[in-house]
Order: sequence, then C-alpha cells, then structure tokens
Amino acid sequence: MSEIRLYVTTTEKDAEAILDLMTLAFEEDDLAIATTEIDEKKDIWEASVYLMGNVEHEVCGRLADALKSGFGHLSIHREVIPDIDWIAKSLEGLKPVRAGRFLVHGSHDRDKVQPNDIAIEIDAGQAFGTGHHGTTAGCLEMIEQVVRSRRVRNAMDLGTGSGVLALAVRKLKPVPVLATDIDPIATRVARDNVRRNGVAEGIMLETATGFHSTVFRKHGPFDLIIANILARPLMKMAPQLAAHLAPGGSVILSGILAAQRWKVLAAYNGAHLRHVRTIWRNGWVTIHLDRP
Ligand SMILES: C[S@@+](CC[C@H](N)C(=O)[O-])C[C@H]1O[C@@H](n2cnc3c(N)ncnc32)[C@H](O)[C@@H]1O
Repeated sequence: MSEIRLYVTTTEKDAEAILDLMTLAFEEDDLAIATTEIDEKKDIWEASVYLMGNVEHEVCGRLADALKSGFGHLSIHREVIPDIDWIAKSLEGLKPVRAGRFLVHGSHDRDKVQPNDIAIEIDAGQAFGTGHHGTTAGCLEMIEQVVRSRRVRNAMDLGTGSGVLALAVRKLKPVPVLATDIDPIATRVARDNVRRNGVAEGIMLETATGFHSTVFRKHGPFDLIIANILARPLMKMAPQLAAHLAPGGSVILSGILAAQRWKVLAAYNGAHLRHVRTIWRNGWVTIHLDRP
C-alpha cells in the first residue's frame, strides 16, 4: 500500500495557520504533517498531511472540513509517494563506491583497493547496503567524521541491512557494535558480511523491530547510534532512540528526503538533541545530531 500526501499550496503565513488546523484535526491519528517552502522569493509554501492509501477518503474529507474555517477556497492536491524498492536500489551499481576513506567493493574488485583505503567487502545480495545509495554513502562519510572527532566507546546500527555501516564503525575503531534489523534475512546476510570482513567478534547482530528487544538496554546506552531507515519511522522512534543515547553521544540519521528534513529535525529537537551537520547526496540527507 502506497503512502499518500494531501497538500494545499499557500503562503508562509497561511501555511503556519493551516498547520495548526491540521494538528487539531489529526492529533489523535498519528499522521505526519508538515509545511515545506517551495519558492522563497514568491512566498509559495505547501502544508501537507501524510497517510496510507486505505484512509485517504476519510482523511481528505476531514482535511476539507478543517480548512473550511478560513481556507475553504484552497484546492487539496494529492501525491503518491513512490514505494522505494530498497533491494533494487542497492543493486543499481556494482562498481566500487568511495565515501570518505571507505571503499565499498564486491569480491570481484579486491584488486581496486588502494593502500590508504578502508575497504569494506560486500557483494550485492538480499539486503540493502552496497554503498551505492546516497543514504548509505552519506552515512559512511558522516561515520568517519564522527568517529574521528568524538569519543565513541560503543555504537549501534539500527536497520543494518548488509551490515555496511556497522562494519564501517568497527573498521575505524575497535569498539563493540550492536547491529539490528527488522528483517531476519538482512541479519543473516550481515552476519556473513561481518565474517567475510574479519570483524565478526566485534559486531553483535540481532533481529528486532525498532527498539523492541531487551538487547538495547543490555548493551546501551550508546555513544553513537546510526539509523538509515525512513523519515516516518525515524520520527516515531525519536524518544526511544534518544533514551538509548549516552550523555554527549551522537546520532546519525538517514533515509530522509531533503524535503522531509525539517519534520525529522523537529522530532529530534523535541527529544532534546541538537543538529550538528547535514550532508546532501542525490536528494537524500544524512543528519548528525548530538546530545549537548
Ligand atoms: C535503507 S536500509 C539501510 C541499510 C544499511 N544500514 C545502509 O545504510 O545501507 C533500511 C534497513 O532498515 C531495516 N528496517 C526498516 N524498518 C526497521 C525497523 N523498524 N527496525 C529495524 N530495522 C528496520 C530494513 O529491513 C532495511 O534493512
């Protein structure tokens, strides 16, 4: 089932007022709502509500009702948010990928590794994460910066896929890493990959949905938490993720389209984390936040 965005186009001032109306109308429904700047010079903004296709009719009716008080003249538009086929994305390219000092390559490209590279060997397979996607590459770059500049004594990689990001942390620094995924196939693939890269003893793999496992409490709190999932689940997880972060710790988030970044930042600011830096890659953003 696809995700739908219902939105109206308006000015910045009216978008704020509409956001308040939407908040009132949908606060019980757990629907994401947002305003986005479309054209700064012309003062064009969009106010949107995101929902799953099965409730579209009902939500559209309630949105129209909410807009009646002052904004009934605005047309409601709809956009289908494309489903992302993560596996197909990860198979997009099989050439080695460079991100910072990391070189992510398949077994057929071992001869491409240069003396100063930090090589991560991953064959494209049943789990996402060969380094070709902008989110993975952005996380790799950010991991290098954070691990070099901050005190990282342990780390966690939520939604590990192929295990590429957990491998990156462990290859930079011999700290314990907990890597989890909702998908048991991904955890199996990641286990093969950490063995193949010779770092199996430092990376603990677990199948878990979000933070629903005792394993997080047992191994946390963490100095570094990385989660490359998608904006919506990341926003929902903000309080739990922050609760597993050690004082002074860092969070790296990705899987976020550029237009979604404000919503995600708002959710994490609400969990008392502070924005440090954003990396942009192919329309996706990777965000570093910390706990001051
Ligand atoms: C975009 S892939 C990222 C893979 C890898 N970390 C990377 O950066 O290339 C997202 C991964 O998160 C997993 N995932 C999605 N929702 C999750 C959840 N609620 N809890 C744990 N893992 C989840 C998916 O199964 C998938 O393997």
